[in-house]
Amino acid sequence: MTIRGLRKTFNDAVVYDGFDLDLPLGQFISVFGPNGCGKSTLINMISGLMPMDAGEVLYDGQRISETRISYVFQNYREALFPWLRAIDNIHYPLKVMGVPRAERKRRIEKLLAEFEIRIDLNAYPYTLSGGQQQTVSILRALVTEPEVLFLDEPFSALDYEMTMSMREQLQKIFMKTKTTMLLVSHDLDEAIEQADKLVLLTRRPTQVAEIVEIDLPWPRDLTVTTGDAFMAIKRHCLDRFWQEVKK
Ligand SMILES: Nc1ncnc2c1ncn2[C@@H]1O[C@H](COP(=O)(O)OP(=O)(O)OP(=O)(O)O)[C@@H](O)[C@H]1O
Repeated sequence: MTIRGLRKTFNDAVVYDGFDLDLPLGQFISVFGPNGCGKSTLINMISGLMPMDAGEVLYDGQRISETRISYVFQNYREALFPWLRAIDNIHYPLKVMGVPRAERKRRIEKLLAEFEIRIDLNAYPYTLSGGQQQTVSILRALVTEPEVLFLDEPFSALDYEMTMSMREQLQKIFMKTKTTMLLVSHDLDEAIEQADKLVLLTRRPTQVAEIVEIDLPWPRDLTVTTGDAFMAIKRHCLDRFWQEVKK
C-alpha cells in the first residue's frame, strides 16, 4: 500500500501535508498517535470514505475504487441496520453486489463454519450484546472477502471482558484469512498486541514518527502480552510517543 503526498486541511487546520507511507499488504497494521493527530482521518481517506485535498493511494498498484475493501466502525449501534436480523445484515453487502441468494447462503455458511460464533443470527441487533453486535459487523465486513479491512477503534465502546474476547476473535480471523487489516487504536497495548507493524504518528501537521516492527509470535496470548519482548516494545513506543507529545 503506497500513500504519496497526502494533504488534508479542515478550515485552516492542516492535518496532513506531504504525508507519505508505504505498508505491506497481508499484514496487520495498527495506527497510534497523539489525540486528534488524524488517525481516523487517515483511514477514512485511504479507504475512500473521505476525500483528500491532494495525494494518491495505491493498493498493489490499483486505486481504492478498484480494490475490495470493508470497514468496521467504532459505533456498531449505528452501523448495523436495526430493521434487519443479524443474518440479513450479513447478507446485505452480497445482496448489494447482486450475488444470488443460494450463493450468498453458501458463502455465509462457509464464513460461519470458520469461526465459533455463538450468536443467534436470527435475532435483531438490539437484542444482542455490544460485543455480539460488533461481531456481526465484523462478519458483515468479512463476507465480501475484502482485500483490505479497515477498523476504526472497533472495541472502544465495549467493556473490558468483551474487548479481550473480541481482540482474540480478530486475531483468529487474521491468522485464518491473512486479510490486510488497518486498525486505529487509542490503546497502546491493543495497538501492539494486534499488529505486525505499528505506525506511530506525530502531532499535527502529522507525519510518521516511526514504524515499529512488532516481531512477536501469533497468537498474541497471555504469555506473549505479558512477556519481556512485549514490554520492551511498549517501553520503546511510549518513549517515542512522549517525545512527540512534548515537542
Ligand atoms: N469533519 C471534520 N471537520 C472539521 N474538523 C475535523 C473533521 N474531522 C476531523 N477534524 C479535525 O481533524 C483533526 C483530526 O481528527 P481525527 O478524528 O482524525 O483524529 P484522531 O487522531 O482520530 O482523534 P482521536 O485521538 O480523538 O480519536 C482533529 O483536530 C479534528 O477536530
